[in-house]
Amino acid sequence: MEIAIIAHDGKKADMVQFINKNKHILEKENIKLIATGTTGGKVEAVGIKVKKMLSGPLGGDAQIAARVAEGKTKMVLFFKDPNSSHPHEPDINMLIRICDVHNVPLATNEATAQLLLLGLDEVV
Ligand SMILES: O=C(CO)COP(=O)(O)O
Repeated sequence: MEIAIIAHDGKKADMVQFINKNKHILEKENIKLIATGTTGGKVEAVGIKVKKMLSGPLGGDAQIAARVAEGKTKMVLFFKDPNSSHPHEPDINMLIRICDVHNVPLATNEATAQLLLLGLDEVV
């Protein structure tokens, strides 16, 4: 199962903590991680395998949205920073819409991401 992880700069430290806390789930054999570029670099630094897309502002969110639309990415954990603005806001909104269109679980904050992963741990 392919899961996408994305974190805005203001949430990257929280994302790294989250990844460390959930390493035992994320390292399961049938889970494949993808991430936007800079986020992916941080995930790799923790020692977890991840496929890196482009950085968010360069189209990484759009690439992930395409994978959701194609049925490849089955869950999106998005550590969104609601207190900063982003030049690629249209891409971010597009990703959120595409998840809704395809009924793909999308977390936009850490608490939801945690619940999704715990739910997943029950079934994988
Ligand atoms: O901007 C992002 C998501 O909208 C994240 O991109 P990076 O992981 O490359 O910082």
